[in-house]
Amino acid sequence: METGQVNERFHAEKEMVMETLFVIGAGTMGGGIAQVAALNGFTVYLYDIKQEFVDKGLKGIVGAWDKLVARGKMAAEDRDAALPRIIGTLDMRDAAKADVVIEAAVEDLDVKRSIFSKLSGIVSPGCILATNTSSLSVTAVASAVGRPDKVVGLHFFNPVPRMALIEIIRGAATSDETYEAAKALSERLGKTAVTVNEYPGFVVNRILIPMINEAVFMLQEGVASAEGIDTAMKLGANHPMGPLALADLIGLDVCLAIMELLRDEMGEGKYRPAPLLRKMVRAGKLGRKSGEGFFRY
Ligand SMILES: CC(=O)CC(=O)SCCNC(=O)CCNC(=O)[C@H](O)C(C)(C)COP(=O)(O)OP(=O)(O)OC[C@H]1O[C@@H](n2cnc3c(N)ncnc32)[C@H](O)[C@@H]1OP(=O)(O)O
Ligand SMILES: NC(=O)C1=CN([C@@H]2O[C@H](COP(=O)(O)OP(=O)(O)OC[C@H]3O[C@@H](n4cnc5c(N)ncnc54)[C@H](O)[C@@H]3O)[C@@H](O)[C@H]2O)C=CC1
Repeated sequence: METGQVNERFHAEKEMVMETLFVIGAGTMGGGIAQVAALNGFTVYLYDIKQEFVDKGLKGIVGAWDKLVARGKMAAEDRDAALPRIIGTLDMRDAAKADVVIEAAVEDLDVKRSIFSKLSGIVSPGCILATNTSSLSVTAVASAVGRPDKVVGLHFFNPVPRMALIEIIRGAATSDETYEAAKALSERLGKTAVTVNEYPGFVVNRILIPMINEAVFMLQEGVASAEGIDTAMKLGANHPMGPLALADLIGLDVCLAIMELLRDEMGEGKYRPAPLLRKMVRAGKLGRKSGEGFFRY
């Protein structure tokens, strides 16, 4: 065998095999990530803590695909081929079968660290551990596992099937191999990856969420109505959605968590969450996922 062939084979063998994903959290983002992964040929375990949450996530995927097929935006055979690749589960031990775990549970560092600590004792030695956190320190999440070199931030955008970006965030211990695997996975999922150094809010959320927070302050101050603020930004800045409708799509609880992280980690009052945002979250008005936020759904 020629040297070149040997190198090629070695390189091919070095390329990490990625066929099975384990997605933690069957909510807004976990459901979207599972959709994109299954459509790109991956087997996807979709895990949550209650059967009703798993069922809701699976139902959301079928509903989104049925709508797209009805609109002629997806071939029925693509839907029918992808659906069996998504397996709902309540058993975290299924993560032992995964090449990559993508965590998309609640934006709470303690919850994420506890999940990663449990995963540590389950996953195979080569498994990549990715967190879809909006803003939390990947280094802090990674410090919960024995192999922090395998942990990376893989930050998708909402709605996942429609947004091209993935922010790849390296924690202090993320290895080059893990980073390269994250990049290869992003490409396999048809996304464009931007590499971000770990800093509060990364890139998009450091800019976008304070803008949304400012819109909430304006609503609170009576500058304009919710419809007025959103119409102004759609027509005046050509945004595809107004900031308050976008907050409803993201989840007001997620927006608040990001603002609190920015305030605490940047240490500047300019990131303080609007009191109205906190009041809405306390009232359970979380946006689309609760049926009501700044608008009703
Ligand atoms: C918080 C974080 O950590 C990071 C983040 O994600 S920040 C948020 C980033 N995302 C954005 O900024 C999204 C901005 N909005 C858009 O790009 C567009 O409005 C959109 C892609 C969501 C929809 O595009 P569109 O072609 O104009 O609309 P259309 O395809 O007709 O869909 C319209 C509806 O479906 C929703 N939608 C579209 N595709 C969807 C999908 N695949 N899954 C779920 N909802 C979807 C839209 O929100 C909208 O809802 P309503 O019909 O109830 O109004
Ligand atoms: N909503 C958005 O626009 C975006 C959110 N994110 C991030 O993705 C993560 C998930 O956000 P969403 O999907 O919006 O939240 P969500 O509230 O829609 O879903 C979170 C899911 O996590 C589950 N969960 C809670 N505790 C858990 C645990 N211990 N183990 C496993 N699952 C658990 C919940 O049951 C729920 O189904 C958060 O870290 C968020 O910051 C990232 C990009 C965009």
